[in-house]
Amino acid sequence: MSDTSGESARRPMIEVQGLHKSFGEQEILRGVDLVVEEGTTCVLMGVSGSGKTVLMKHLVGLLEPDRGTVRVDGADLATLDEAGLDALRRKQGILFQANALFDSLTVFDNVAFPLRQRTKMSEAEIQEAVRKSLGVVGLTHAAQRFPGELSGGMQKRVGFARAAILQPKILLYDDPTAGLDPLTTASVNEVIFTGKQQLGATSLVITPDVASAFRVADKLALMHEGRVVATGKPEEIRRSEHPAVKAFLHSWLQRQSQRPQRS
Ligand SMILES: Nc1ncnc2c1ncn2[C@@H]1O[C@H](COP(=O)(O)OP(=O)(O)OP(=O)(O)O)[C@@H](O)[C@H]1O
Repeated sequence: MSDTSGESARRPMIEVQGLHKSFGEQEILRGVDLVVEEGTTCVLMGVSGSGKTVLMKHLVGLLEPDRGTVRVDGADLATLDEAGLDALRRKQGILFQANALFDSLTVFDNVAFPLRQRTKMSEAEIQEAVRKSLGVVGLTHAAQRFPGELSGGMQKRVGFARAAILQPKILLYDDPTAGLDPLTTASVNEVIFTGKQQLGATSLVITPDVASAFRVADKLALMHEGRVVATGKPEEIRRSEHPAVKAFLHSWLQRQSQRPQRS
């Protein structure tokens, strides 16, 4: 498999090599290789159950490989102790499918939470940082509202502001547009662009939404039968002759054409 994304001159921020993982008899990852270069956005596609989330959990040290290596920002995760893993997680902003916002805290306090937990910043500095972060996602006006009072898309943006507040080098998104309507999906795509442009972050995005994938990716990767079987720029993947890529895109197009048309 060759990397045809044209990004190979950049430093690798995420490097997965020969990653194997089984749960009992079930072999989920069968030798995954994946490189995400610094400052780029890679979208990982694949059918449900193909192991995308399992792969992402290895990147934050929530799962340990049976075999293979995982390097993030130059560090081999297998060599890190708890303090090392903690330091690594500080470089990573994670946005999982559920926003996991604190319902009893205002938007402001949700976004301020990592700063209060993990830094010694003064209250004035926190106010300034949170105001700035909410400005980036267009939610300055919602600072005193509670998550339950916000739309799904707004909650996602709060989740992003909180994930990004410590200015992570790496942003991991697991299915960020799940259950969202097309308009809100578009606003999540904007948020992913924001992470790249304003933070210069390296992003890995898992999404079943192929249209979003093609919009936000510098590089697309397809998981199939426990491996990454193809990587490339969106136009390269679109033209790919790889049978698994063709089948995946064909099945997505078919599902699209069967969806009720919006008037
Ligand atoms: N801790 C675990 N113990 C046992 N099996 C697990 C565990 N975590 C994941 N699996 C199994 O691994 C497989 C891959 O799961 P994973 O969540 O990575 O899929 P996915 O590609 O992210 O799917 P989706 O797109 O539906 O989220 C599934 O069959 C799942 O049941």
